[in-house]
Amino acid sequence: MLDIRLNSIGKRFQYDWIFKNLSLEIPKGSFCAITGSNGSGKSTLVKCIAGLTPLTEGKIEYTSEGQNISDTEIFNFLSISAPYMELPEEFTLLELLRFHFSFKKPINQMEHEEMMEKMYLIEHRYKPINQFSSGMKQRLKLGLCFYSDVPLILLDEPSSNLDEKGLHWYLELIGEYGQNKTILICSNEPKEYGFCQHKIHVEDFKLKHNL
Ligand SMILES: Nc1ncnc2c1ncn2[C@@H]1O[C@H](COP(=O)(O)OP(=O)(O)OP(=O)(O)O)[C@@H](O)[C@H]1O
Repeated sequence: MLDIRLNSIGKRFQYDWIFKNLSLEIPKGSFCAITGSNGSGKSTLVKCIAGLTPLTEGKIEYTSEGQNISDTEIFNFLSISAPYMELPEEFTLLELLRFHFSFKKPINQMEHEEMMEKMYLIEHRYKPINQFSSGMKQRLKLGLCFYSDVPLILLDEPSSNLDEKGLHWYLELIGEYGQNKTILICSNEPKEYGFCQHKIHVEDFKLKHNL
């Protein structure tokens, strides 16, 4: 399990502070929603936590099983699903699973066949990803996250492009594979994050500092 401590972190693009003086602890095994209006900085915060975007100030500490994890190692401990994380479109589904799980350990030694069954994509195993519908791609992104044996899952707009059945499937994934993991969810849709015990409202760390 992994916990995250945000120590007075801030991010600025040019002269615009997206958030500043953000300090809090996201305890291990907790579910945390990152909320805020469009353009408020939810994705920017999650990218900083994932190590994809550098902070302007402050520090993020990650601890797993009593060990400190450095910024450069954190990517090995997390999976991320986000609209801006592209899938390799020229791969078939099976090729993508083989590729992804050559880097990440599958949860419970799950086989690729079982993953494809669970994502309702088994009949598309030889289809290139660029021929997938947007809902199929979203199920695939979420499956890659939850079937990876990592302690931290970052989800940006997890139910985008999913229909009602897909939303239900996503909530089942959380229940079945989200236990003992730290999960951060960027969203403005309560149906995607209603079960979260913690919330970070990005605007609370923005407006007062830009006045
Ligand atoms: N690379 C960048 N360079 C400059 N400004 C950026 C960059 N990335 C994001 N921004 C700005 O940072 C602000 C926050 O963007 P961000 O995508 O984090 O918001 P968000 O809360 O995730 O929005 P949405 O709900 O629309 O997805 C916006 O004003 C955006 O234009």
